[in-house]
Amino acid sequence: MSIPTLLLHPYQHFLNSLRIPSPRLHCILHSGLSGPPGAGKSTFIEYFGKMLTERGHRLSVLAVDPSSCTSGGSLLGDKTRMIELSRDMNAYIRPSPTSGTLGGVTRTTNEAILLCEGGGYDIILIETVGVGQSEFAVADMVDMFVLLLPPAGGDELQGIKRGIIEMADLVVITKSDGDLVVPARRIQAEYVSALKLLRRRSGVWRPKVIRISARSGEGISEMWDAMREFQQVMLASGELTTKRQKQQRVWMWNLIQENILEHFKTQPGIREQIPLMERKVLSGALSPGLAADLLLKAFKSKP
Ligand SMILES: Nc1nc2c(ncn2[C@@H]2O[C@H](COP(=O)(O)OP(=O)(O)OP(=O)(O)O)[C@@H](O)[C@H]2O)c(=O)[nH]1
Repeated sequence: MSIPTLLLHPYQHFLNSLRIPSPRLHCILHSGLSGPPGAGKSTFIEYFGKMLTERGHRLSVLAVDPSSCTSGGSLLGDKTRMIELSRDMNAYIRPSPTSGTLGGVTRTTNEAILLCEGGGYDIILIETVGVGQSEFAVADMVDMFVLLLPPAGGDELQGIKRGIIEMADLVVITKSDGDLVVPARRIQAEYVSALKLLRRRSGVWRPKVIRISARSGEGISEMWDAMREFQQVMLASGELTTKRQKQQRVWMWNLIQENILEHFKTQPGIREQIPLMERKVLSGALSPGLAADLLLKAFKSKP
């Protein structure tokens, strides 16, 4: 069946025309950057971004802020962040969208990645704050997932889920300067051991743990080397291409799922029955399975 192209929005036609031919793959790197609030993400991006533009790259920083979905606020769009980089002609910083569901926000981010590629940005960083599902969503859109952690122990890192550490291709211990060098070394050693115990996601890449300081600049050039090494190794093995293909499929299905669910929940005749069915399930009058069957049957019988 052919795609009903006439039904696509003109903007979607434009996005479709931006399909990146595979020979260009080698010069574009998407990387997700995540870490708890205060980990030093914006200070790092400012330093790292300037280093990259000085080396002739064009960099785009896209922010995903899950808190904006519920509060309407835009933590990451704050103009005081990355002041110098935002003035750099070879850098483009897109603040987080200020409203919408996580699905909607991540969809626009996904499409913004395509637009940035089409616009000639060869490095795209997607930044998230380490709370909730957004890091997982972002990890599913990027070539490489980088986790930034401050040199702090236990309590401060409580919000970081074990699952997200498993997603990391690179763990970066930030603020490794002055009095913080010793704790940073200790955390680095802890994560090196922890990563050995985790299931490996790639057959060719073993996640690394690197210490950096955005104040002294130490480790940042090495971190960039590690990112490029990741890309080369993943490209040479074919894993990067496969990963991108899988991501495209996952995104298509995520969007279908989200749309169908929305359609189901808002369908006249179903919408009114949902609260009633929920109450019956809560009171034990109906089993969840039976309630779902009844609602789905009613939905399917709609013209
Ligand atoms: N010593 C030291 N402090 C740093 C370094 N990088 C950031 N900081 C400090 O850590 C604090 C948090 O840094 P940010 O860059 O704002 O952290 P963030 O992760 O972007 O924080 P959110 O905006 O809350 O998500 C600031 O006071 C920075 O000055 C570093 O390399 N060394």
